[in-house]
Amino acid sequence: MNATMRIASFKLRRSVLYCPASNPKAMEKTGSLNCDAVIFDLEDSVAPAEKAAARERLRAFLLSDARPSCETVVRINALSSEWGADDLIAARGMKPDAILLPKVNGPSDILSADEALDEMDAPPTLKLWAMMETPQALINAGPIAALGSNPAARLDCLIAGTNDLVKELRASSDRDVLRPLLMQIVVAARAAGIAAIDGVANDFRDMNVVARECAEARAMGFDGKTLIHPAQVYPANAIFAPTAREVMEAREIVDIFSRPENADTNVVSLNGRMLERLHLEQAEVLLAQARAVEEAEESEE
Ligand SMILES: CC(C)(COP(=O)(O)OP(=O)(O)OC[C@H]1O[C@@H](n2cnc3c(N)ncnc32)[C@H](O)[C@@H]1OP(=O)(O)O)[C@@H](O)C(=O)NCCC(=O)NCCSC(=O)C[C@H](O)C(=O)O
Ligand SMILES: [Mg+2]
Repeated sequence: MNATMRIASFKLRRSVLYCPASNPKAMEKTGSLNCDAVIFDLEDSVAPAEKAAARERLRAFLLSDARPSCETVVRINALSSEWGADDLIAARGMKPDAILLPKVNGPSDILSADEALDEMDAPPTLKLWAMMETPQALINAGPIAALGSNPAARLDCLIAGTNDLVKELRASSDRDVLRPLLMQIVVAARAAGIAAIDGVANDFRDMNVVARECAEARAMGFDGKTLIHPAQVYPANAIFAPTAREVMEAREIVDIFSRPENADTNVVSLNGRMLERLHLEQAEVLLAQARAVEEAEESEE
């Protein structure tokens, strides 16, 4: 996907907050938060005995005026579980922007959900997101992400599930250990032109942890971070937004390439730095992000 297409389909996903569908108070709270997306969870944050009630509560909530205005995602239970098929039918009726599939192992998990949604006459605008949280998903990251490479496809976003990955791999949750796996998710998502969101910071009272992980995730190429607590929204929004300096530099790059004398030039020099047209594309993407942040901030006022 080229830069122009990326700009056209660009969506802000700096802060993607999980909210358990078993917690009515937290669900109500999502309407007042400035996160870019909320994932209402029917999976791991909901105990088995509460699954059916949580599904009904979520349906009523998302069809009410209390529904948040940001991008809204429903995480269902795995289709192979006893709740998955009912969750998918119910989620389609909740009119979310996307349905998040947990414990994806390979392309067939996405294709099954896609076919089931087609059979339910779900609109093509109803997207699928995939949790990347099993060793098989990491092995199959390229083929999974490739299902989203056509912009009309349902698959739109990969989410790192670092808690499950650590469990499955019997690894340490140290970011040094996770980094190569996280990069694998970014590489797969970027190869297909879809979004990639980092996993959660479990230490939700320590803002230094979430800020450090957001900075690292942004440097790796992630679009944003999944969050578990409202207090994590502000640092994620701030850190995944382009800085004033980055915006200024991007404007300088756009400006230098727009000069008549550079119309047929592929390489220019600016402040002692070589710039190619690929830097112009990067600058245009960054300016699109900055505009999206500005618009989001205006709508918060
Ligand atoms: C972690 C929590 C259990 C902490 O809850 P609590 O002790 O109640 O927090 P606070 O008292 O500080 O809450 C302050 C107010 O904020 C609301 N709140 C809290 N969390 C959320 C939320 N996630 N969304 C919306 N609102 C929230 C409280 O209701 C308070 O409201 P008020 O009193 O009106 O001011 C809790 O934060 C929580 O449950 N977090 C989400 C947990 C979750 O969803 N886990 C599953 C997703 S993570 C995952 O599965 C990762 C992945 O799959 C992997 O494998 O890695
Ligand atoms: Mg998980």
